[in-house]
Amino acid sequence: MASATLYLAPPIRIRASKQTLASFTAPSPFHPLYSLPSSPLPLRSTFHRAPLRTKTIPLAYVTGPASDPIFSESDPKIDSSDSLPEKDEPPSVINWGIMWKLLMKHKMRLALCTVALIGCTSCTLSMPLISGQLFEVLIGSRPGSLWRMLGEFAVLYALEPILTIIFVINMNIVWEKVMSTLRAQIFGRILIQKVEFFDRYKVGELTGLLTSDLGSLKDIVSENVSRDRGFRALSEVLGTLCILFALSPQLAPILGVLMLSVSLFVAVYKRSTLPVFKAHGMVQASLSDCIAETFSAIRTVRSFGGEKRQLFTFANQVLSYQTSGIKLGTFKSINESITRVAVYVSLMALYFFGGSKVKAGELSFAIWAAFVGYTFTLTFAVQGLVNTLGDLRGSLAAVERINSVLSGVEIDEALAYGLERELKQKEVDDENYKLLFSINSAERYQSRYLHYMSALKSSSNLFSLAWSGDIFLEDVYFSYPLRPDVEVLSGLNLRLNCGTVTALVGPSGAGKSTIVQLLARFYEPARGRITVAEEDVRTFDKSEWARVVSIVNQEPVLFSASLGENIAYGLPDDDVSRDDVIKAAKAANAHDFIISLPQGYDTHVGERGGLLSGGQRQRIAIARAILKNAPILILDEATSALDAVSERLIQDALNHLMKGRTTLVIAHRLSTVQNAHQIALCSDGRVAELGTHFELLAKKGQYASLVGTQRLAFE
Ligand SMILES: Nc1ncnc2c1ncn2[C@@H]1O[C@H](COP(=O)(O)OP(=O)(O)OP(=O)(O)O)[C@@H](O)[C@H]1O
Repeated sequence: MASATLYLAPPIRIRASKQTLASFTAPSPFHPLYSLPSSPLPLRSTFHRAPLRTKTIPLAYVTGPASDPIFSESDPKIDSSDSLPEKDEPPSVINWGIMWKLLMKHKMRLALCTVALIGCTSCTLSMPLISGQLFEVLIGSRPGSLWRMLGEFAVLYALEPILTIIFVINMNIVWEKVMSTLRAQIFGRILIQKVEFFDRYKVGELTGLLTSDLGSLKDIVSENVSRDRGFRALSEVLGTLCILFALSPQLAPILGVLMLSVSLFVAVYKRSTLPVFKAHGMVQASLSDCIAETFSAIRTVRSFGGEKRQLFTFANQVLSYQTSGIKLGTFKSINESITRVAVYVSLMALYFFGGSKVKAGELSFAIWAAFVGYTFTLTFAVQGLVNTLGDLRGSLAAVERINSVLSGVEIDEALAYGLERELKQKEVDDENYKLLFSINSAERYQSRYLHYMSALKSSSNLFSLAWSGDIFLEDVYFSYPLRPDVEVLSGLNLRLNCGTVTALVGPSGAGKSTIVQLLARFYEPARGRITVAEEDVRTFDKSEWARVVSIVNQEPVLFSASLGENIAYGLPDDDVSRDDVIKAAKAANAHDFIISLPQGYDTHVGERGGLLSGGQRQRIAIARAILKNAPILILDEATSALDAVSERLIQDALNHLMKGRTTLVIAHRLSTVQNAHQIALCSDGRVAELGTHFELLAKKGQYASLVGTQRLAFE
């Protein structure tokens, strides 16, 4: 092997423990030196280019409305006998069935948890009983050995914490595993949404689903496994009530009901004060914001003499903080006292009812003493249970939010089944990995994907078609899904001749970038079609299509990884050798600046490539595109944000990249596209003028006047 270094792509930053990474990452057979895990999933070793080699071309799969005029019933490519299954809503991301399936993967641990829970609750509930007996032994009203009773206590005191540890540790393990799977699945579900989904939801909202909303679901177990919460509290409440009834059927209804209702009342009251605690947190946050804003913008404050204003703003915040702090303190003390009031009321009732029965000889002293213990147990357990139920309500609301965002019908099926097909081709033994991609799509859903797969054209010839055929946007109509009333493209026709450069120019908002988005298949035309060598692009798998199109735009996005890994992202499914990366970097005029950096190709580019200049980022993006070697190239304002030197370097790199490819260039500065084989002037969602620079100048139309305007501006 010429070079031992292989770049593993995609270089995605992962925050995970070493152990997690180890369990997720399968080793490359080529012993990669770049050991950064490429993905949180064990994809690497199993990703190879393996296009389907189907000889016959089966059905065309068409997304979009059934009434699409291009694919009318008379279209020979549609075989109605093999029509697609009815379009159902995708299953919810989180539902009881899925949770049950996930939990059932840990049957043994759950069984152990149940045994441990029963054990530790029994220990806890036995203690008051034995205490009662001990008192009787101590006052001499019961025969028995003190040592034997102490022995019983010793066993209980030893067993209870051990069983508690077993219960808590195992519950945590099960729940953490369930939550990891769920988190990965939700991430996967978001990943396969249509692009308009990402138009609709802000990144922050989606991040919130995966962090705070899922966090709230996670807390329902993680925060409720302690002694006075969750299952433990529930089992203690039920156990105590049973014991009370067993010990004294006459006293239990009165005391049980009284204790329960007092504890419930107190717990509900305490729960109702939660907003006060939250409000205090918010006031504290805005106080911190005020401090951070003032000091981070200290120069601006100084230059405007804004100290007085900042002081007043801060003083206001401090006063609010003070008020909410006093309120909080009051509620805290009330809460603390009211818990004791609940215990005292229950104890008073016990002393009164129980005491009179003991006096009358109807109740033994031991049982009465045990009741004292159970009073405490019941009071605290009921409060814990109410808190857990409150948390559960919050978690259900979070699940509802996740489902409402993700249970729509916006999955990009053309992408999803392509992805599923790729994943199905891999031989992966890791159970977690299989679960990640199977449980989300219930069986019916999977079969739907399989159906689509059979409906796809073979992608093996897509590359040869794209290298040899024209791209044609034929009578394309399009509106963005979020603005369905505004027609951005209305009957656009544009042929990109194979191997030549077409420049797209026109006024702002004319729809140039929209054409790029359609060519990239981020959206589908509402009417009309895009063809490659006369084949409708929708008859190809989207992920295959992504391999034949390279896009370099004004602000290329780099991943938070090394320069080498970012270039290797051009071929995310392959192990890329260092030689190939260097070759691509040289062709993109990026090699010199890369090796001038102390760590060369291993230099980390920072968040979104923030540690590089705009021109350097651009050249890395071009190197990535060169490595990708896709037959169709789209340059969207690729050089508009650069200074003259960078632009020349990048123009050279782009000239290299464009050679022999079907290229679409979007440029505002007309001087950069004069040499294009053809220039299309886009206006009102159509191509209004088409020809070479000189032909269009001779026409004296919109293009000529645009050129005139830019010349004037330049002069
Ligand atoms: N994601 C979107 N959702 C809704 N409308 C959009 C979206 N993107 C663009 N538009 C609208 O579509 C129209 C065409 O936009 P487009 O970006 O294609 O124009 P353009 O010719 O590339 O403009 P410019 O030269 O200024 O980049 C504009 O009116 C724009 O507001």
